[in-house]
Amino acid sequence: MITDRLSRRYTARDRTIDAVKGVSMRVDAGEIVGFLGPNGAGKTTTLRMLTTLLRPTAGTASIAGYDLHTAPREIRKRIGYVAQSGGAAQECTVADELELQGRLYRLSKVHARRKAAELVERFELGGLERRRVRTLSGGQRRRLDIALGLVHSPDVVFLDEPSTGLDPQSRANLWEHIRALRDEQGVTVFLTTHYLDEADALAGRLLVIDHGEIVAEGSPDELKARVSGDGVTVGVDDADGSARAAATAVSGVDGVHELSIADGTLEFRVPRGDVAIPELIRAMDAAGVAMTSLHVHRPTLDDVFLTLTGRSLRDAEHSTEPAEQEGKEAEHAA
Ligand SMILES: Nc1ncnc2c1ncn2[C@@H]1O[C@H](COP(=O)(O)OP(=O)(O)OP(=O)(O)O)[C@@H](O)[C@H]1O
Repeated sequence: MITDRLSRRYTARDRTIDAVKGVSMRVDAGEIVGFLGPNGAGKTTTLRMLTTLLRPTAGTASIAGYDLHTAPREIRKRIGYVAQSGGAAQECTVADELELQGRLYRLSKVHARRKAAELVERFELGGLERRRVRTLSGGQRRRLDIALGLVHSPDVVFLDEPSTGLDPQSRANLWEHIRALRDEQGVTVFLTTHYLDEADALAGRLLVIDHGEIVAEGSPDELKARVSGDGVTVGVDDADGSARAAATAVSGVDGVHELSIADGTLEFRVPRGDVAIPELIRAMDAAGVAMTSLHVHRPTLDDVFLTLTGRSLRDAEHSTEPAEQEGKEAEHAA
């Protein structure tokens, strides 16, 4: 899959929103690529363009070997799309839903039934075939959603926030299934997420999007290596203004950078946390500062995001900007 300056502008009443601004990317066959960004960054909009559900306002893309503008029908035959809300009908049974989906993709009755049985097996839905969708647990439901996206054996599958709302065990289980798709069937997986742990656990390569633009690209480890050094957090008893004295002491230690103080907590980076700790403790002791805690952590994807954008992805997760729905225009699906 290749995109070249793919863009989408929404026109809602009297204002325009450039939700996606010239996204260029390449995804090779058999990759699991994570599309990571905070709420409102443009992930879903990009995904809907790549899956032919929304027309780009500029740019081009080739998906599963076909041009997005001229051959959306061919693309749709070769891709699977699992939306955030899933697609299964509540009152249908699991088996009926899978078979019906197969029939919609013009599989013969026998083939649809065989495919449904195969997917039930693959996604651990055995024994649930006669259950109504609404009675499934969150994890079972999510596995069914993904199975429905695979009925026609697509080359590329797009997953929008696959594990949102699942408990930790179900998430880990779902990730296993997603990895198996790639490992055992060679399916290319493109998934959006705003969960750092999901991106870290699943994706071989990440594209980080912010305000509609790709701001970084690389494996989780490559991205983490961009953050210069380990993070250190020191708590001090600030009753007598010790935080300032601590900051002065710390800034004399070799390699300390990006130092900030807030509410008696110092945060900074050092090239190597394990090497810096003894010296930091000596410097604090010499300055007569009472430390209440000392914590060193390896760079995380959140640090990467913070370094790249000046904002924490965790903070961004909570400051959800309500999506403007009034501009929902007639979207093409031809
Ligand atoms: N139909 C629409 N009309 C107008 N603006 C829209 C529409 N859909 C999305 N937007 C705006 O475009 C921007 C990108 O939204 P998008 O849903 O693509 O982000 P996202 O990264 O998928 O976020 P989330 O994680 O919340 O799904 C946001 O500012 C959003 O408010």
